[in-house]
Amino acid sequence: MKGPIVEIKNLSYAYEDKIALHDIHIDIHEGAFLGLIGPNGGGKTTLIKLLLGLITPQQGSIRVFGQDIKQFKDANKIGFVSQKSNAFNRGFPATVKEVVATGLTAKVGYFKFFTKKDHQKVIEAIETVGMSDYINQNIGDLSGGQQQRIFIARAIVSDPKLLILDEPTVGIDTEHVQRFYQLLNKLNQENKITLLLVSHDIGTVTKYANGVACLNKVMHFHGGTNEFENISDQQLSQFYGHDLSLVTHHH
Ligand SMILES: Nc1ncnc2c1ncn2[C@@H]1O[C@H](COP(=O)(O)OP(=O)(O)OP(=O)(O)O)[C@@H](O)[C@H]1O
Repeated sequence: MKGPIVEIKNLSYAYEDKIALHDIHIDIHEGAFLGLIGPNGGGKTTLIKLLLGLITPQQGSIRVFGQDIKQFKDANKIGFVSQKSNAFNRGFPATVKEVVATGLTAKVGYFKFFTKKDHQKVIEAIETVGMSDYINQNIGDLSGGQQQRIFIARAIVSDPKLLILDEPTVGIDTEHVQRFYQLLNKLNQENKITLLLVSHDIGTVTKYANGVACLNKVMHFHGGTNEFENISDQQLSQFYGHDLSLVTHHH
């Protein structure tokens, strides 16, 4: 499609009298990998909730795939992976294949209506995240990083055009975090999925994303990663409201 797939204009949102977002503008173009950063309480989760249609804009507008969010019904176009996904206990009695298949239930309703094609999609999604060897294992027996890959597979099985990830690497060890971001790059470059990644890790965002949005009630910065890297520590600290320095991971 021409134009941005997400177009946010003059968006404000308050919880009772507490302003969480003030006059926000964001454009996300097809194929982008946008990192959304900002301090705790800066409004990132509120913005995601608005994008997922869980809460309604009080002022301003959100258009997704050319349609006002209030009318938008095509839930399959947007996938979501949260930090809380990573919470299955050891021995939880569902296999990887079953968990990924739940990503299709929004479309087919019940498991019994799954077609052969649906099963194929489940298998392909598991392949995409590199977890084919674990297809019949219980999700609870996998590590946090492996579980999070399975939640990516569940989110992409319905072929979303936009994937939103809210702090997906919380609780994952450093080595697996790097592999996780490589997977996101692959989804972006090869599977052509547009990504919106909420992260506290500025260094990682600048390494993998191609755009950055820095939110602290107001949008302090929205532009390319290269441009973001030229921002001084002092300016960044002002955005965050405390001392901070940008540690860049080089490619
Ligand atoms: N349900 C709610 N009721 C009242 N205030 C809320 C609610 N949810 C969030 N807030 C407030 O809105 C502001 C923005 O919160 P939000 O969770 O969107 O920030 P965040 O950037 O996601 O923070 P974090 O990085 O800590 O997850 C905060 O001041 C928070 O206390």
